[in-house]
Amino acid sequence: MANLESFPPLFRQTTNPKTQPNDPDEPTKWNPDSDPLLPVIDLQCLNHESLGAACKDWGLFRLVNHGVPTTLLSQIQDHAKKLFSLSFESKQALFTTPISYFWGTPALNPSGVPLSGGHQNINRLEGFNVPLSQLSQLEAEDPMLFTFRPLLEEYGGHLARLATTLCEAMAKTLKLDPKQSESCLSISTGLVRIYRYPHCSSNDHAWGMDVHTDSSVISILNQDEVGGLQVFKDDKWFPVKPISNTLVVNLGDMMQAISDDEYKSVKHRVKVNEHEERISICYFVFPADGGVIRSSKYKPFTYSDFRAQVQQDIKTHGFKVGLDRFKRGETLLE
Ligand SMILES: O=C(O)CCC(=O)C(=O)O
Ligand SMILES: [Fe+2]
Repeated sequence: MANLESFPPLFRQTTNPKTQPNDPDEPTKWNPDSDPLLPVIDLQCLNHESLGAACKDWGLFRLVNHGVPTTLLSQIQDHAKKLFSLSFESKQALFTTPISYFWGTPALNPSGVPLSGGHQNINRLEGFNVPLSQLSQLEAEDPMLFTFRPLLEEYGGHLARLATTLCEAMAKTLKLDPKQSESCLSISTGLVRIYRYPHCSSNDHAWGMDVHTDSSVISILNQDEVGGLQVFKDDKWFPVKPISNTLVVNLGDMMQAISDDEYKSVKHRVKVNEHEERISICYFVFPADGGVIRSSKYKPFTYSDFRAQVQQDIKTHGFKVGLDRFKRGETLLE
């Protein structure tokens, strides 16, 4: 059981969260026992047809035979657990650029500072934001950080390989012209978020992460055995139960736009566990800042236009509007 000192003060009460409003749809639309057969993609014998179907129908799939060593997956999980178990104050002090520590919201500005819109719900999570291309700048005097860095570098290398292979295959499946597919992924934008979701015994309405879609091209998740991730399909929520040594890939908004809505940026959320904390490690990758995304459904835009709009919406409305802001022929209220 985690020491409560390591939790951000607001999470130290593990019995009565009251951090989020009730979701009226929740009881009818959620069946915790239903275990859907999520698509499984085997990277060693990549079947483009199955990949295309998974991206269209779900926007999410399990990835097996990915070639990331099992020991690396568990080492990084173990290391993250140790870092999170430090006191809240030490975590705030320990992480300096380029790594940042955050809690209560996953919405950060490009420098890794939490965006506070004032109206957001508090999400029951804390995390470290690691922009991979800046890891060499990390002055890791602390021994725990010193040993974490090479693990993150090795992990980042593997995830960059996975993202490149998958996006190339998706571009082929979508028959994108080579120019468009080139600008759709910039590996140097890769970042890792490491999350801990503190447990909460009355967890009915305690969300580790609210419903959202990712802004990325793709996101690749390494979750521990606790579970809690849910995915939305056909108007229902389904659990994405953990399977060891298997990664979960989900498509983000940029892939939906690049594919002209053929592929889905899938809605998902994280429920906190009643008894145990949960650790997950997510890799996100984006298009190059200045690369223009052209499609028939959206006005031409760059990822930096998109990011700026998301940040603006979070500040003014407390939530992300997302791709709807860029649809052709639509004028949304400011
Ligand atoms: O922790 C997870 O399982 C999911 C995290 C997530 O959805 C995100 O960071 O966007
Ligand atoms: Fe997400």
